[in-house]
Amino acid sequence: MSHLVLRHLSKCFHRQGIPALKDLSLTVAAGEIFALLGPSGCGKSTTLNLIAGLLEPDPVPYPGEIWLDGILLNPLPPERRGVTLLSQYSRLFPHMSVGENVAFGLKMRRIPKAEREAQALRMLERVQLAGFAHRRPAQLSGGQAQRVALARALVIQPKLLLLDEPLSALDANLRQEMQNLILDLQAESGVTTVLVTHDQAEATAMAQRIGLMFEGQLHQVGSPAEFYQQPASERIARFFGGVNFFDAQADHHELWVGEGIRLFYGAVPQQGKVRLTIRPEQIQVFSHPPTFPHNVCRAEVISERFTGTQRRLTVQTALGLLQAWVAPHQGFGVGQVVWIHLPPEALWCVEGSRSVPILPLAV
Ligand SMILES: Nc1ncnc2c1ncn2[C@@H]1O[C@H](COP(=O)(O)OP(=O)(O)OP(=O)(O)O)[C@@H](O)[C@H]1O
Repeated sequence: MSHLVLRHLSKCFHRQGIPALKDLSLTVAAGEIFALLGPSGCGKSTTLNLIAGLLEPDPVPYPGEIWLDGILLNPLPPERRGVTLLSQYSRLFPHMSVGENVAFGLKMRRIPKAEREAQALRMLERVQLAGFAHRRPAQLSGGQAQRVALARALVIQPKLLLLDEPLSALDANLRQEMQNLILDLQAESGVTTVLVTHDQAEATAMAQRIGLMFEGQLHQVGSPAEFYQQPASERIARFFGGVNFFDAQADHHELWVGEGIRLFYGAVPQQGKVRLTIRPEQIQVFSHPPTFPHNVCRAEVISERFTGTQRRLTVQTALGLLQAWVAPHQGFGVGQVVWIHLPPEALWCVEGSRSVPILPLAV
């Protein structure tokens, strides 16, 4: 298993233009699945192309370095890096059979014919395409072709697997299947993997850690749970589907919102105006006032939407409109007066480029 270190990677495609990548440094642990996540154009593919050797990092402001297992990759051509890149545009060779496609990398490595055919067949079995070895790529569905491309990428046992939105051309069901297949194969082979995606749900489902990029820079690195529960800024919280943001006034241990409503008693990280966020699934909704005294607010249900796994309520409160997602069996009607509880451990203060928890004090 190999570990990857990126140091000070910068890339500017146009002189005096906006850099696609600005001084990116990152370590990916051996055997880890790491997702580079961010909106279109933030520099994710550029990062992968630098690692794969399809692009060179700029020498300024710092000479960027790419290390794999303690070996500096910069001087090595793509084929000698031990790195395989798979993208939605990875094409199979149309004139070769599926089996020959999978065995191609082994042929390049001069593995004898019988051995490479056996390995290719084993790999095709792993992607559930054992009976397809003699077909041509044109006779495959999109999902099958992508499974063959995955088999071709893994059969050569790369040190590092780079996945550049490999599933984005597939429909939702196939995507899910492929995600599971990639996770299984990755667990079996232990190959260190960097996945590029703009879909936070995909990054959350697949990666042990996520690096979120905006405009060529990493803004937060952490586990999926950290992104949901401890977003480093309002922008990151919004990217992860955060919908509840409101202002409050902090005065000693108290937070005040709206017209003199005391929201909280606890260790408030700063004084004066603070911006708060809470995830919709962490707000609790009651039809009667609960007995506990803090962080409870009267509200009115404005709308209700049933998603199958949740009831998504929009409630009007003194804090403004909030989204509260409750269990499907919790029925609330539009117009109903309810009480919402904002658990202190779920409240986060987001300010500029950092965020701080609000810790409850013993009452
Ligand atoms: N070969 C190139 N020549 C010029 N500009 C480029 C080139 N490749 C990328 N860029 C620019 O660099 C920036 C980052 O592009 P990149 O493809 O890395 O983003 P991305 O995050 O992968 O986006 P997407 O999710 O849309 O693929 C973009 O502004 C893009 O237009």
